[in-house]
Amino acid sequence: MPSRNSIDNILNHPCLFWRTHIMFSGHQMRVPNCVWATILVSFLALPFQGLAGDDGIFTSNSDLQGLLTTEAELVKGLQHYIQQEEQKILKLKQIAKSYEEIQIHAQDDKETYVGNPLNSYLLIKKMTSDWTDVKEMISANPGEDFLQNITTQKEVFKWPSDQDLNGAAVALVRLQSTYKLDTDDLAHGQLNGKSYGTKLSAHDCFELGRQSYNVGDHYHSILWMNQALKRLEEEENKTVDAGDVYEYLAFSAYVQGNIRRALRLTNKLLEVQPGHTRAMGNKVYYESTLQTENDAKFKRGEDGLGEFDDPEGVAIAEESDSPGQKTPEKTNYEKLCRGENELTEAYKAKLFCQYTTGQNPYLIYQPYKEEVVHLKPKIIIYHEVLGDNEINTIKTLSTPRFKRATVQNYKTGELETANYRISKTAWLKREEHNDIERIYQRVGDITGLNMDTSEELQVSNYGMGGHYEPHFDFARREEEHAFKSLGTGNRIATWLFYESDVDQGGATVFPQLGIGLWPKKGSAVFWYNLHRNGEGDEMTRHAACPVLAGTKWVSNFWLHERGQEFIRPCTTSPFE
Ligand SMILES: O=C(O)CCC(=O)C(=O)O
Ligand SMILES: [Fe+2]
Repeated sequence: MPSRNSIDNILNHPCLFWRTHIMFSGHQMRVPNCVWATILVSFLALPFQGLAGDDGIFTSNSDLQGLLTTEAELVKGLQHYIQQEEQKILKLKQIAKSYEEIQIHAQDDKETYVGNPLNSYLLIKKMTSDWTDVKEMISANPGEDFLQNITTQKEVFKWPSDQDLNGAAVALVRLQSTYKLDTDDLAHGQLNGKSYGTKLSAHDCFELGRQSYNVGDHYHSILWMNQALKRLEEEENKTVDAGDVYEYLAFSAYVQGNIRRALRLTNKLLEVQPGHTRAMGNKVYYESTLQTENDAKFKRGEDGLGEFDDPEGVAIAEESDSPGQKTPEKTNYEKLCRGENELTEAYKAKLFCQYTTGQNPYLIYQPYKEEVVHLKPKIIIYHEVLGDNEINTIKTLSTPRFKRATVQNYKTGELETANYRISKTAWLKREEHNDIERIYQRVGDITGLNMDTSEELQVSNYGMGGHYEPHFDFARREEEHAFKSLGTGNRIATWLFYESDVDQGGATVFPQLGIGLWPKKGSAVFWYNLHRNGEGDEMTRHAACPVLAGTKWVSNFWLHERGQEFIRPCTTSPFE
């Protein structure tokens, strides 16, 4: 799957020409993309307003950054603990030496040695008062203090749980499955041919296999356990016991119904760990099961070796051992996530790019770049509609630091906790307030829609594997009370800002339409969720693909029906 950046996006775009729209002459003219900038600069003598400028688990990139802070504390603590232990050992060595010296001096003539009253005194002192000190030193346990400290820190700093580890492993395996990543490549730090430097040890692979096994995903469990064996061959300092790997592989083979293979893998386990009690028990069980099977076959006059013959004895991953069948929608979603676009060349030829002055004549001086990526329903990308400063403001207002701060709502005077929804009415710094105001204004100018009934700006930060399964943004008939409390009707339209480029993955895809859109920092996607008759448009079903590498920031404006009656008048036709 290709990673997209702005240049790629332009070069690969099906529309080679940007269409200028009623800007100068009242008719549309087609100009090549590169010429377009020149026209603006030289004729308008105004620079184009390109603007100045992620389940209780660690799925958001900022959560994961919090973990790095915890790890830094852990490193400091560990170093302090090691220093204390080293000092202790040093002191004990000195003491042992002083005891040894007595032995050396007394060696030649014990009688003379103890005849010296000072020596006798020191000998007794060494074994009483001094020994008490030594005993204390030995039983002092800086390790316990260190661990106690860590326990206290867990309350202050973020600390992942076993559940988080499972979540992270499942997320990694989901990425592998969605993007069809090769296990060998992944273990060598390669994501879609791009090297990220981080390599997995045999134990890292084993843990992925173990976590997959625990969620019943034998396909990935076998892939990763086999990978662990491969890594083990290359490792000088073995990070995992081969026997442990064989044990999991044998279990998976048993679950696959292949007892012969389970037996062979158990034998391999017994080769490296001959006294393994559980393996010895399983071996007896597998052998007797096979014997019974063979006896039955013999009685029926069949050959002893049947479909489960497994001369190689290696564990083979079979995709059918992945839990849960993929729905056609899921299969299509994953395909689009990988960039396997479904649009025909004929359809692509109908798509176009144009400048738009939106619904505000003022925008004649600063038209926006509009790219139509689907015709019905119309899905539009607006390029360069958010500046870096504005993006920084949005991110600042939605980070955990800000979330914890209490802010005052100037309308109600109440103190409230700011969360990932940025309220226009919250107490913000003047510049922040201006930025947010301007953003609302701009979306209103471009779409012509009344922003007063928009929900607050919803900010999402997707981390590793962060995704959003296929969904509609509008409330369906059966959930008609969904937006009742807002009193503003259903979500008529969605405006989705991209506030970061994503290194790999993280596309917004529309499985019904067969299109995938790659986040580009500063651009936005817009579409109507409802037909003009108020019915939800089922074709707008969409999803956010898992982030494969990097981080993804997006913000939504969900615009509601009330207040748009004259802007987007209703019709009774179900087709508009
Ligand atoms: O992140 C995306 O690409 C889509 C997000 C989305 O669909 C939503 O927040 O409703
Ligand atoms: Fe959505």
